[in-house]
Amino acid sequence: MDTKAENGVMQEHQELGWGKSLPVPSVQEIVRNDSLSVPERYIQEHKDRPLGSDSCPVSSQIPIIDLHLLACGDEDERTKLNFACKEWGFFQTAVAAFFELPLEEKKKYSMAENDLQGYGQGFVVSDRQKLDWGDLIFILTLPNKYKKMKYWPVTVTGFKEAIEEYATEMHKVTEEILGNLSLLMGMDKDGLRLLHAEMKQAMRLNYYPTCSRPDLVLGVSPHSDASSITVLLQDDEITGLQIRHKGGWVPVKPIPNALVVNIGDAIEAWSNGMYKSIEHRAVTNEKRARMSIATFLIPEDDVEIGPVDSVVGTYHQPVMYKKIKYVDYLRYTLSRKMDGKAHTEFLKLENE
Ligand SMILES: O=C(O)CCC(=O)C(=O)O
Ligand SMILES: [Fe+2]
Repeated sequence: MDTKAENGVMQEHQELGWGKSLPVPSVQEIVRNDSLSVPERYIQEHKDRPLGSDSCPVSSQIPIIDLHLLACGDEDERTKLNFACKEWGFFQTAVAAFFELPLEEKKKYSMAENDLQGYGQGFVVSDRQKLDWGDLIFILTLPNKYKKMKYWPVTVTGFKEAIEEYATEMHKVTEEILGNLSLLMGMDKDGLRLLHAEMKQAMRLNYYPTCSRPDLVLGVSPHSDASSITVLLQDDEITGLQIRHKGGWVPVKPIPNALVVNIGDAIEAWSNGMYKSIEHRAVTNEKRARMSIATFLIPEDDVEIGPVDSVVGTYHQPVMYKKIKYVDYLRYTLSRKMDGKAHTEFLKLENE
């Protein structure tokens, strides 16, 4: 536990108690020392390699939603949002110096044992699992009392200010989307916001170095996000993200100044599966390193996630998901290696 002065208030910081990830080498350093070889632990099993027959180039069909129209209450745009969330679970809308620091400097922000915040890698739970070709820094960004400034690279000029400003803007974006999804789920506009109780916001800043064999490795293994919704800001010029759609992998070609928004597991549970969290992964390339910033909206630990009455009642569906405490789900998810959507089975009622 450490004590920090944040906004003039002394606060006690407790470990989140969500879990931990084992320390593994920085991928950036591996590439810097030897840019041609790919260590065995990063080489994916044949079936998991990225250049399989299940890749399909149809990202131009991914719906684009205009947030401004949503905010103006435009019904047609909300209908588009409904389609986007049901058919794709993803849509795109209109927004790096830390990783350039020497390794020794970056290591000052390394994840502590038993913590998931900081510089390192996520979801490393065993010494034998395959590793992702990427480094990251994970931090809680809202509300202020959860920020652990020891993990924020304050030596990078402007980092704190930029992240804080971005966090505030992302908060507005996610609230607007939640409001519209609440209406679509038959609730009042603040329905989903209230279901979150105290909302947390976290960011995962991903850095994927170049790889001499992008056909063998994955930047991020297939997973769905345990958040309620995620907003991804990605490099305008490099396609790395791929989403699962109808059994194939669809690359999400960046649209300049657009954000990618995806439904997370909590909304899948609240909507009784009407909106599914979508499996996604990131691939690497030989030519240029890629960065992305994923902003996760996270419900309070103690809230229950499970189908809301308005969805079950309106659409007369059988209840498919159980009611469980969000933190139990999060701990379960974070204690496993990412494996597509396998972790979401934990949300479902057994006899489907
Ligand atoms: O970098 C990407 O495109 C995906 C990142 C991601 O899925 C995540 O951080 O959860
Ligand atoms: Fe993700």
